[in-house]
Amino acid sequence: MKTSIATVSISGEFPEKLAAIAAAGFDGVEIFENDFLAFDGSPADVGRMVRDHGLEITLFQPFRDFEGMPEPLRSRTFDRAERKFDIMQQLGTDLVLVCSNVSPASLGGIDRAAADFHELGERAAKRGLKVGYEALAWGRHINDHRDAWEIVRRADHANIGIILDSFHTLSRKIDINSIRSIPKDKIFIVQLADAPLIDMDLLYWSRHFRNMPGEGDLPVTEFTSAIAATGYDGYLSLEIFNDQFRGGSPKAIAADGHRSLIYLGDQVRRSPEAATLSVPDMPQQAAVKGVGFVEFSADEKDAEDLTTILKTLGFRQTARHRSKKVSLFEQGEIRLLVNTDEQGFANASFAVHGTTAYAVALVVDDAQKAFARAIALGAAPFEQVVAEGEVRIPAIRGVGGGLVYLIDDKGDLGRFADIDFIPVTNHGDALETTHLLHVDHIAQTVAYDEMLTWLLFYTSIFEARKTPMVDIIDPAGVVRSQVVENAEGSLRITLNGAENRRTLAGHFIAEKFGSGIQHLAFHTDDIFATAAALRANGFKPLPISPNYYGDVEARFGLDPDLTERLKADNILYDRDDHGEYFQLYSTTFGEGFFFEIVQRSGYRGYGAANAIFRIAALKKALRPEGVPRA
Ligand SMILES: O=C(O)c1ccc(O)c(O)c1
Ligand SMILES: [Mg+2]
Repeated sequence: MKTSIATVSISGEFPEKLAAIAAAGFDGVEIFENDFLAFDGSPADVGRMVRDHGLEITLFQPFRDFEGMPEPLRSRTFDRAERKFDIMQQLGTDLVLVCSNVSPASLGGIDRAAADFHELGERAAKRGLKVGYEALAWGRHINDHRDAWEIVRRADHANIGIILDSFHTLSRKIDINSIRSIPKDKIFIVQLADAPLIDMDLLYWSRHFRNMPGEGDLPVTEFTSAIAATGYDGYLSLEIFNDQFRGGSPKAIAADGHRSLIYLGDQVRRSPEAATLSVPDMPQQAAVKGVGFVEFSADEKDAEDLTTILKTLGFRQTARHRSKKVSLFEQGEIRLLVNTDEQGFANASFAVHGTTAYAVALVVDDAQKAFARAIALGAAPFEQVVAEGEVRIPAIRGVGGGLVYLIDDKGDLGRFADIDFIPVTNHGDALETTHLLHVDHIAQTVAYDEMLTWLLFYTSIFEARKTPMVDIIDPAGVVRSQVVENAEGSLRITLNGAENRRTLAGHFIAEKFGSGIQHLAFHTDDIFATAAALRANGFKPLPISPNYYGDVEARFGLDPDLTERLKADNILYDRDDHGEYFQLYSTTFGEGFFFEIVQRSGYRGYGAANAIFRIAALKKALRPEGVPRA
């Protein structure tokens, strides 16, 4: 499998695009005519630049409104084609993409189009060039790859083939089995794009909302498997028209694109019919069994405040690190580390972001395999020196430059806490347990335009799916929320995308100089017992507006006694077809970090309907005068 991407997919000036595409590891690039026209080098210069980056030009595109034209337009399109052939030869590429005609002047008829392509094939052959025909989903006469294939078949010319583009086929829900019978030599190249399912005009959807395979909702893996079933093992080329990507970071978008293709190739390789696809071998997606620990970086002063909160939450310090200033707090299966060491990555993170939960350890089946997969998918490895005799835990860089540690229950990794830590036996100042059992979810706040990056990061490395996006209404704007979770519920990461800095999420990013974990939710089996213990411990819950309770009682037809108990303990309530959900929040710590305690009995969501109430309350608690207006 060779990877390519169209220049139109990436933002920036032409040289910047090429540099980003090469750095991300692509083998080839489709030259979009407009990118080339806007650049003032000659076609030969462009060809040289591309090759200097170690890239191959996979094709030149698009050539529009060619087939089925009546005279005198027909002669003119052939003249136009000859001009494009000149450019292609100077660029140094042998393939041009002809997309199906959208002109009102064009005439229908499979045979007429086939005859035009036959003649174009003759002209291309004279120059050693090839022509690929692609059915646009909105083509005037041809808008289905099955018809495009029939035209190519009847054109019956070695230099004429078909170009399949996942968007055009999948957006119109065309049966992908029709691809399997196309001879692989007649598939000149395959273009790939995903897209979120949105009900809109096909052209508008295609030109503005395409995204990387795996980032949207289309069955791109099945499409690619059908291609692989033909024996095709040529270029898979991304062609992504996306408004957000056009304004994004060229490097980040190119890296996401490359990751999406490697991930796709790996999934396709695992389908039995697609054995021909040559894809680098890597371990399968890592099954996550739970959260091993969450680590905070802090200075001494913040660590003291944080420790106080942890104690009122019922955690007790069970150990301290052998060689670093790190304390381990535990309750149920939950492990929290507070790192105040003046050296190492935690300290560097503190210097930039202040006190944050900068690292998460995920417990997987096999940490070394999970690490190998992450690296194969382009994740950045993290390493720092560990003292003699201490455990080296594999880690990669995650959201906001933080860390994702990978641990399993094998060997030293499974015993790292016993090896690296010394037990603390004196719990004289420990408060009452609050019956917290495990981490329910980890909420990460990112800039809105980073959301797809992190969704792809998690879903490609780990066995997890993404839920549909929901809007969280903040009094100062909308925050988009999407969840990465596995079927067992042992991995739940909510990603909140902030569009402006006046929202609670946006404020957090602005004040912390970047994305990160904004809250941790712990699970209890008995929210009222937890609330009572928290009260006894002097924990400060987030005060919820009394108006909320009248509404929730009416909405769900709650027993007034239950409503009273909820109100007394500032507990929020939600319900779905599968069960009930209780939520209780802390006030904010620092610039907007907080804890949540949930009881979920079958319930599948995250309390999105309650978000507006708790965000309003959190903002009030954050600063008496509210979050400053930016
Ligand atoms: O939107 C378009 O016009 C367009 C052009 C060329 C393509 O390959 C394509 O998929 C779409
Ligand atoms: Mg296309």
